[in-house]
Amino acid sequence: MPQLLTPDICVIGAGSGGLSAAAIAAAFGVSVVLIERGPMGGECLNTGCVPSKALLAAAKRAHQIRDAEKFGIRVGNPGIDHKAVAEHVAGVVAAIAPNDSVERFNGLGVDVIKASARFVDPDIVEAADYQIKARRFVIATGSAPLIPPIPVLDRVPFFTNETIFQNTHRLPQLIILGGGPAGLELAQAHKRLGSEVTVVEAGKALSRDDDELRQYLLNRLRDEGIRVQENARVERIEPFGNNIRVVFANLGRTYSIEGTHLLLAVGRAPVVADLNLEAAGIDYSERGIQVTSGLRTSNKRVYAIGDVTGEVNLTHAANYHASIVIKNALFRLPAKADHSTIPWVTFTDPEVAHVGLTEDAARARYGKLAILRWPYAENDRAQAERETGGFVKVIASRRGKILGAGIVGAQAGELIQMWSLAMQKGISLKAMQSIVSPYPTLSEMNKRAALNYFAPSAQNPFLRRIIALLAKFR
Ligand SMILES: Cc1cc2nc3c(=O)[nH]c(=O)nc-3n(C[C@H](O)[C@H](O)[C@H](O)COP(=O)(O)OP(=O)(O)OC[C@H]3O[C@@H](n4cnc5c(N)ncnc54)[C@H](O)[C@@H]3O)c2cc1C
Ligand SMILES: NC(=O)c1ccc[n+]([C@@H]2O[C@H](COP(=O)([O-])OP(=O)(O)OC[C@H]3O[C@@H](n4cnc5c(N)ncnc54)[C@H](O)[C@@H]3O)[C@@H](O)[C@H]2O)c1
Repeated sequence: MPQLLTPDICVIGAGSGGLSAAAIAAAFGVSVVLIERGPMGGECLNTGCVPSKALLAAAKRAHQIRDAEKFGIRVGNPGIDHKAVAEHVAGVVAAIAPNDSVERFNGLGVDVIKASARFVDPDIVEAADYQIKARRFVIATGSAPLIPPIPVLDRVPFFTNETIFQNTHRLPQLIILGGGPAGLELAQAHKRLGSEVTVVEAGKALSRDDDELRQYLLNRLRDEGIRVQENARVERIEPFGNNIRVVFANLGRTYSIEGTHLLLAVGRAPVVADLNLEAAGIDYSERGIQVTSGLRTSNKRVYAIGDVTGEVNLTHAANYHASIVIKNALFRLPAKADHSTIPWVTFTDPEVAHVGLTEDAARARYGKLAILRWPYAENDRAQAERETGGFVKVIASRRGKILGAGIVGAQAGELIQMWSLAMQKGISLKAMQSIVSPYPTLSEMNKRAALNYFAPSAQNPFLRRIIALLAKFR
């Protein structure tokens, strides 16, 4: 007989979303059962954000060594020990893992069950030898790499994000399918660690991003020697001697490229197959579990958060979802998820960061806009660091309401946060331009971009007459 547990909240999946939901609920003294069938921490910790950023960090060091001469420092070509790089990546994951561990969550008062969960009733989930009848359920089962139905793909070996970080060798010629954030980050990491890299993208690379910023990044990646082929409709992938051949069509012509290795980064599929959602009356599609703006599913007892909803596949979005669900489930507050000011960053070098609307989206919605820019080359710190490529771009209404911001350049992911705060709290351009930023910092660029909105007023003849008049009084 399975043992019956009756917690207030049962969370399925211990990735970014599930861990946040469980930790917040437990902090309020609520009884929580958390069910996880794989490694604690989910994708972000084990096969996503953390290992990819650790690999990029290693690659950046190799690049900086090659690039050091412009600072007057001569060091030759770096030797890359791929096994040691893989150990570094695993070491970073291991250093963070205790935060997400069973022990830590037990310490927070959460009961963790290491097993696969499935609904057997609208309010009962089964996992291992337990039946969990909870007041509320939170599904946070995430997403898995999408494997496209491309002919002959089953005859060639390929990596996905679930396997690439275990690689301990140089991949001489890497072909990456998909030019989204995962494809481009891993393209640059491998290029800098000694691979020849070709990215084959069906449409536009980084298509969610502002066109001007994504073009800037693509030019920089191409300057580094990464080939990025856009608008490539892949027709087949086949073995070619010991190598792999990708055949694709572009503008009516057929091309083929060969490589030693293949990585698939063509998007995500929600993980729902084993949950037996039908038994709980939970509606879903191939995009994900359908939720209301309060993240409730078609079963009122059950919420869904993070990647499995197919809304926004980002760790901080999953964390944000968790906070919304806890407000709803514990405090009965009518909290709604607002995705319009969730920032997103691609951690290439240079980084590309956005919040709010891109220029095209804002133009379609608002018509005339004020576009404010400030280049890194006009920032003293960027000059000192020799990081002069890139720019800040702010998209505002003609009346000065901030509609979006994008930054491409060094530390864009850090710099975007001021704009996120401004948009989330309704802070005006006027307030942004009156911030006193420490000198010399890259953040000064944010202020300078905002100041551009007011620059025409310095030429205003009326203001100039007043200044001239005031100058007469000592
Ligand atoms: C290469 C790569 C890099 C990324 N980099 C970033 C980044 O820099 N920044 C960022 O914000 N996002 C990044 N992401 C996206 C980020 O990893 C995801 O958005 C995030 O992990 C989603 O969290 P989640 O909780 O929804 O799901 P997950 O983290 O996938 O967790 C779901 C968990 O549920 C478990 N599970 C599934 N089914 C069951 C079941 N039936 N029973 C029990 N357990 C189950 C799984 O084992 C898993 O542990 C990256 C993704 C990839 C692929
Ligand atoms: N820095 C970050 O925050 C970060 C980094 C990596 C991944 N992620 C998240 O993880 C998720 C997965 O990332 P991703 O880049 O794999 O997915 P994605 O959906 O963002 O991009 C996939 C790309 O593959 C292309 N594509 C689809 N089918 C193709 C085919 N058959 N041939 C060639 N190209 C094809 C698409 O046009 C798209 O540009 C994303 O939602 C992303 O937000 C975030």
